[in-house]
Amino acid sequence: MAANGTGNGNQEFSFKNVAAAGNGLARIQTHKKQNGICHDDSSPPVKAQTIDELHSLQKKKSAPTTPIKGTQGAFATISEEERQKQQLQSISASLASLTRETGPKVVKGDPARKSETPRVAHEHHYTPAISISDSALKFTHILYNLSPAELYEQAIKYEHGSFITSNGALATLSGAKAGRSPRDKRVVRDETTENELWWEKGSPNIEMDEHTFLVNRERAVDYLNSLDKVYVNDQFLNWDPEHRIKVRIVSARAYHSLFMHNMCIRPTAEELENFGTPDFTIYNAGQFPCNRYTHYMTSSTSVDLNLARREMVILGTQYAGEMKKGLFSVMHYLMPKRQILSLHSGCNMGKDGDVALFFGLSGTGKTTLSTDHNRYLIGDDEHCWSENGVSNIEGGCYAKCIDLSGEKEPDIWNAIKFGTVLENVVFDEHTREVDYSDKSVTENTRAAYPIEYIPNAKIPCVGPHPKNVILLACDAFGVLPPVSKLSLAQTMYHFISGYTALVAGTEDGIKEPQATFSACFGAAFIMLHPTKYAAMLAEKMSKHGATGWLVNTGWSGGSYGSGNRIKLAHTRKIIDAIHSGSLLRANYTKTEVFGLEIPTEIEGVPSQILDSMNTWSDKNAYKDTLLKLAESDREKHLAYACSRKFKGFSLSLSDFSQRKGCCRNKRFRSFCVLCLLSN
Ligand SMILES: Nc1ncnc2c1ncn2[C@@H]1O[C@H](COP(=O)(O)OP(=O)(O)O)[C@@H](O)[C@H]1O
Ligand SMILES: C=C(OP(=O)(O)O)C(=O)O
Ligand SMILES: [Ca+2]
Ligand SMILES: [Mn+2]
Repeated sequence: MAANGTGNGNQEFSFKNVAAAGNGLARIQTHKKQNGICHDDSSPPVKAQTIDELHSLQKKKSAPTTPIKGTQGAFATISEEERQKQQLQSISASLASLTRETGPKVVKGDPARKSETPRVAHEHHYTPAISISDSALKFTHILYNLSPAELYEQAIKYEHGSFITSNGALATLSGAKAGRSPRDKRVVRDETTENELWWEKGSPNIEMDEHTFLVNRERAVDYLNSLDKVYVNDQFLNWDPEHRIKVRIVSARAYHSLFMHNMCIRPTAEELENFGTPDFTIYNAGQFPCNRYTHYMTSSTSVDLNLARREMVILGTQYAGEMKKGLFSVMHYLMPKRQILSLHSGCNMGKDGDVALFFGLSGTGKTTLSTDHNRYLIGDDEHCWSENGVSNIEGGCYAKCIDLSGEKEPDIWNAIKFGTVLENVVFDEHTREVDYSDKSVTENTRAAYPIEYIPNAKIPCVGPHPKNVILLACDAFGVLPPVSKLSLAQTMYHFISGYTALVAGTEDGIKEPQATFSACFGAAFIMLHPTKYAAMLAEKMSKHGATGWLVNTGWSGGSYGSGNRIKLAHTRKIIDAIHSGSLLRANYTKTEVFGLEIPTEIEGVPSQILDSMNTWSDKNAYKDTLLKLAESDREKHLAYACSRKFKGFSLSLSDFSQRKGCCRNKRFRSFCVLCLLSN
């Protein structure tokens, strides 16, 4: 029991005994000063009398990077105290129950650090004099826009499964869900959205009523207020200053707060001082399930969007991608209202200012191919195309990291460092080295990092009008050529059809690549009818003279299971040739069925792979597979044509580009792909 005991039964052993025996280590000699005081080294002593004082020296008050101005024009700014009060009032209002008190008593700071809270707590609380529920008696502690370092400490202290990996990233687990849950997404259908949104078959918008939304909202808010503390992030979306959106994210996990810190645009200290009321709020109560007795609920997960209230509620899933893609859906509603096209695309820019867009469903290569050491990165996933050019919606990137390697993807590899959130990866328990090939938790392992972690990021993340529009299709059938040049009509056709494969993991329940048709290469996130976005794209592409390309980043030489995925190195060479303009000047031949223009030669790519037919050993199997794909494609388009005549007919690509057989029925015109092209 004794502190100096050896614990092995040898009660005799101690350093004293060794020294006394005269055969141990020599005594340490210290310099004796004249006054007789010993010093064990020569460095000056710390300026503290007590341990507490020493600790208080360690931290200094953080000051805003931009000094806050004393006056703003003719108006004097409000006092610091008043500003703090307004900020707390705004947070309290966000967390208010809609059926009981006006808002919880909120206090900034960590409840674990008792000394920090009472003073503020006493000054600001916003409940009526008489509390009518127990929840009104407690404080809600707010951890407001914490820094990555603070969030690391919170995660490691309080969240199971949080670790620092050897590269400095924060490894976390997202729980039972490691991908999005599109079948659990609900959108409030009211008088406005009834007419504005796309509700028909094929739409991602599954309706819920306002009342049910409020039931779920109350559930989330009550859950959040029942906790010791909640995280609040106030941030921005969209680098175009004219169309910037203020978002507030209320969440229960440091992981979620750090994820959104990385993914949304980070305000400067001054911007935060003047943040005011958010334009949109997320309530992420992902640890808590929804109640399946509630109307419209078909599982324990619910991701609910209310455009009128400008709110989103998350219950029953901790997958962080729901927040980022939820906000993307909101932008797909708000931006087109302002004649701005929202794009599910990556975006980069060459040294001469040539901009390329990379459209693609999850896992098709937007992040991988827009992150290019020879070009400036504008963004990897969500953009706007307005009269001013392109702007990134986000402030960070979200890279898939299954089989990530430093050789193949150096910039993404190096971005995984302190501040980066690493989701669901497996690492060595001792060295903390990540094994990127390990799929034990999920195939959808991810890294979320601020965009400036990519050395050649273009900050601010805006650029001129695109020159190339690249449609990435991860073809699980293995019949699409690695690259083809598209006419404007073909670009629209493929944009609306959105043929690609859903890759494993990104959506709940997907275990292997599965063919899908995802309108606008992001049907899960669009809010309006696909032709609305397509019409805007066609208009912008023709106005700015952009060229469309279809790039297959999926299989070749056979379908998934028998063929192989096209080598990333080859795809990169293809993309290089698009950027440089050399592919535009190449010689082309036409393929059967889809009538795609394929180049005969590309530097650095074996010519025999450019026509996918050559890569298949069984030519009949190739033809059958190609026809099967074309047939499904046609069926998809029939759903978007205004003419009822098309029922039972088949529509080929040449009909499409000649708009043959279109009835031009006024009532359906705005939803018709054929009418669209005749405008
Ligand atoms: N030929 C290829 N082109 C692009 N990506 C490829 C290719 N072959 C394999 N990959 C892998 O596919 C994944 C693409 O994912 P990512 O770029 O994150 O897609 P997205 O950003 O569109 O969701 C990466 O893991 C990448 O390494
Ligand atoms: C985050 C997602 O998308 P992406 O793979 O396109 O980044 C997602 O689909 O959940
Ligand atoms: Ca028509
Ligand atoms: Mn991506």
